[in-house]
Amino acid sequence: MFMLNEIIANKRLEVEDKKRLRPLEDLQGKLREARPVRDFYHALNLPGISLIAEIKKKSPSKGEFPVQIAAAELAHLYCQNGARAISVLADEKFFGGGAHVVERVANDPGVHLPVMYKEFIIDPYQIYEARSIGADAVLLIVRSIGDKGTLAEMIGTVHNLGMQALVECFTADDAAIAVEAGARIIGVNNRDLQTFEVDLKRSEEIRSVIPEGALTVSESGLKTPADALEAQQRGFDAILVGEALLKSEDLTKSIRGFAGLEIAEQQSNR
Ligand SMILES: O=C(O)c1ccccc1NCC(=O)[C@H](O)[C@H](O)COP(=O)(O)O
Repeated sequence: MFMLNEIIANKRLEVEDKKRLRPLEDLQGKLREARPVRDFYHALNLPGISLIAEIKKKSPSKGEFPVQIAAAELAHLYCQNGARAISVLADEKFFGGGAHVVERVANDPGVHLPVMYKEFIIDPYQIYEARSIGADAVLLIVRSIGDKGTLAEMIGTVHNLGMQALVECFTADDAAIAVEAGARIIGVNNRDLQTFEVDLKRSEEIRSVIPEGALTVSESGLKTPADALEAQQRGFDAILVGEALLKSEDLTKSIRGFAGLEIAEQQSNR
């Protein structure tokens, strides 16, 4: 997990800087002013496959994305074309995002969907930051957090603030830790973060150890609406898609395709 280790080492430095500039007590004082929480769990827990559409400028595996649209405008397109939630990268160095980008999208009057603060969370400070800027959900990566007790505490903090956590796993062992720590929404990352290889089938094995009752998300490397359909057939409730949307030549069609709207239209025209 070389890449993940590098990202986490950098994140530790960034969080220490943030704490110096703005102590936790300051953030906590701002929580009452944050916009009300939109329900991420209920947004995903609907019939059909739920699309969590991602906003990022670049990624370690794919470099810069060609999309020229500003984050808020992209979010509007996601809202208007069938996505059920939006994931916004808060990491600046590796993904070209930032807390200010999450804040802009989450507080935009044209955005009605729940917004996830997609960050490499290693410290509860980041969870308070997410809520103070208006986010509705956060990503917690089992590997980045380390032990089950700390993960359970972080999930507790997220829930106490009214938000939801998408808890990300790479292996069946990670998934067992997530379940025991009280995760309600569990994501399986299809991308190996050492080799960047994607294997959509791997997620099927991991899916099978997650009990009914938790919502499941297939993350990374989905290329076409057919992959979305396959994820649904494997028992996933939702998909997290970035690259395939951000590289698409017809963004509207692509969002609608992953959201399952194109199939629904074809069926109703028969
Ligand atoms: O995407 C990467 O290169 C990456 C590298 C190291 C850590 C995390 C990484 N991706 C984070 C993600 O979770 C993806 O942004 C997300 O699942 C969407 O994936 P995709 O549809 O393949 O852009």
